[in-house]
Amino acid sequence: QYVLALPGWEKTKLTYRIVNYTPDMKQADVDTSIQKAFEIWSAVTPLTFSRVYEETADFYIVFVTGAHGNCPRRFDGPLGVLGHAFPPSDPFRGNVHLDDDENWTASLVQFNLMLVATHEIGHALGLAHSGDPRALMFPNYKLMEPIDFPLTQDDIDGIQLMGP
Ligand SMILES: O=C1CC=C(NS(=O)(=O)c2ccc(-c3ccccc3)cc2)CC1=O
Ligand SMILES: [Ca+2]
Ligand SMILES: [Zn+2]
Repeated sequence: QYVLALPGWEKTKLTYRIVNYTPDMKQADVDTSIQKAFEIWSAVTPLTFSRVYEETADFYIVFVTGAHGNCPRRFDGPLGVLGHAFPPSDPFRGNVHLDDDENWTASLVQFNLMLVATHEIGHALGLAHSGDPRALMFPNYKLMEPIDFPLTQDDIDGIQLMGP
């Protein structure tokens, strides 16, 4: 299993793979949403994320429903939980699963894929939920303003605290 030694960031060049696509969106919109979600975190850390195809990657973006593969967690149909991700300490580290029973969009119509993906990637980088209702890592989905830069100082402090 790929060692993702993230805390302290001995490894800063990270890779991600989009394993499959949701039928809700154009594939190009999924690619852009995921790319933007990683860019948001690389803007506030020394981390860089590059996309790989058909190879081992640090992060896997997967659209699944209900019980899926050998994942220890399952999804719950439309609404409820929108996604889940595993922290670097977890054997499933790097997995970012999105519930394909949701309606995914690249717009302000819920649920905006980029926003949810940024939140889940925050978890995959090791961030826990925030108590700050304005924070991206807050446990309840809401449309953030500005949508292209949804991080708050709380989120930035959280991820930078994990740095060297
Ligand atoms: O580990 C968990 C368990 C439950 C979760 N609930 S969720 O999937 O409905 C979810 C909630 C809020 C967000 C979110 C919060 C702020 C901005 C964007 C998305 C994303 C997913 C999210 C999550 O990451
Ligand atoms: Ca759901
Ligand atoms: Zn899963």
